[in-house]
Amino acid sequence: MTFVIGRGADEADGPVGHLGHYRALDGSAGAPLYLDLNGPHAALVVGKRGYGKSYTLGVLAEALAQASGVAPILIDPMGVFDTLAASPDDGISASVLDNPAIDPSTLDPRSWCALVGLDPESGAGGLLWRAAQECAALEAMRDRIESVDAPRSDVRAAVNHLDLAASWGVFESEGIGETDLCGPEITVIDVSGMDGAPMNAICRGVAETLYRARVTGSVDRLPWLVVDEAHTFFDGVAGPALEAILTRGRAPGVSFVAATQRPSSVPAVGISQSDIVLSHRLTSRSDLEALERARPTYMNATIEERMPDAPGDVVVIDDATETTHAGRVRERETTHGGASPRASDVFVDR
Ligand SMILES: Nc1ncnc2c1ncn2[C@@H]1O[C@H](COP(=O)(O)OP(=O)(O)OP(=O)(O)O)[C@@H](O)[C@H]1O
Repeated sequence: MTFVIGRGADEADGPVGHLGHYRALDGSAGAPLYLDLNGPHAALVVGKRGYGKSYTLGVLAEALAQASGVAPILIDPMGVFDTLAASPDDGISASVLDNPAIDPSTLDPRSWCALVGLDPESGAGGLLWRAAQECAALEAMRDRIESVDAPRSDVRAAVNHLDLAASWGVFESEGIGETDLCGPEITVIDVSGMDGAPMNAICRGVAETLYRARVTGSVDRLPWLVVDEAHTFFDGVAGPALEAILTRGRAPGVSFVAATQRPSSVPAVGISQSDIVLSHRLTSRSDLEALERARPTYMNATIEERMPDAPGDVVVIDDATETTHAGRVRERETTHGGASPRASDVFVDR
């Protein structure tokens, strides 16, 4: 029997992803390291810059694209995952959404208020709440707010906030829907170049769409939402939607993978609810402490003592089997798009 990370001994067989191999004490390669892709999981991938987080997310995305029954969606704030779409011949298929937009009706009234920073209890917030409840398009929401018999200052404030959201250019009635997201190929949502607020609006819309699609049973595949630079989203308006998937995603079958170089910026629930942690090298005291606080009792050494040294090496903490492992992530099948540029690659006279 092959040992699979994230799969308890009494759980059924099903799709797995090839992540790499175990690493022996002398650094030599051991048995292959597989990850369970059959059941829903919450995974956290951490590590300081340059030690392989994005590379590992790419490996995971490749594995998901090759597994049956899952729908991989990757939110890409650095624009480094479009290379996943460059290898159509090896069974890895990906589509890249370069100018993503979401349907305004994807966001519930509470999300609309949070998005533009209006308290739902305030006059302006209440107007926006009702408009979001009753209308599906931005123009209709605007008209609705303006037609209400309310203090002009509240109407003006609500319209101004809505206009601000419209100026981000990320709301369209034909925006990303569940059928765009829940195919077998990797959907890379490239939000690089966007400001924090629109980037967060997209992430919140995608997270809510996936969660709702599974709760209502309108999609069969099990979505895996993979978010790079996750601290950017946990800190923003996408945070509550991501935390909802972390705490309530298991029952409807929505998996979540968060990658960050700053585990200290991930809310405690982001660490405690993750049943799989892949840690590349970390050296900052606050980041080590954040992981250490959630260290499970079955881990008999500190995380710092287990910390790997080389890019691509990881320590794996697996709650399903209550085990920890030293591993090395395999090489990518598609090109890695996140390598740092080097001055020596520039062909100039001097
Ligand atoms: N599993 C691996 N196998 C081979 N090389 C790897 C592996 N993981 C990382 N590397 C090498 O390390 C480099 C840095 O990895 P990566 O770009 O993923 O870093 P990162 O931790 O995401 O950094 P950043 O925070 O800057 O995005 C890669 O360009 C690659 O050359």
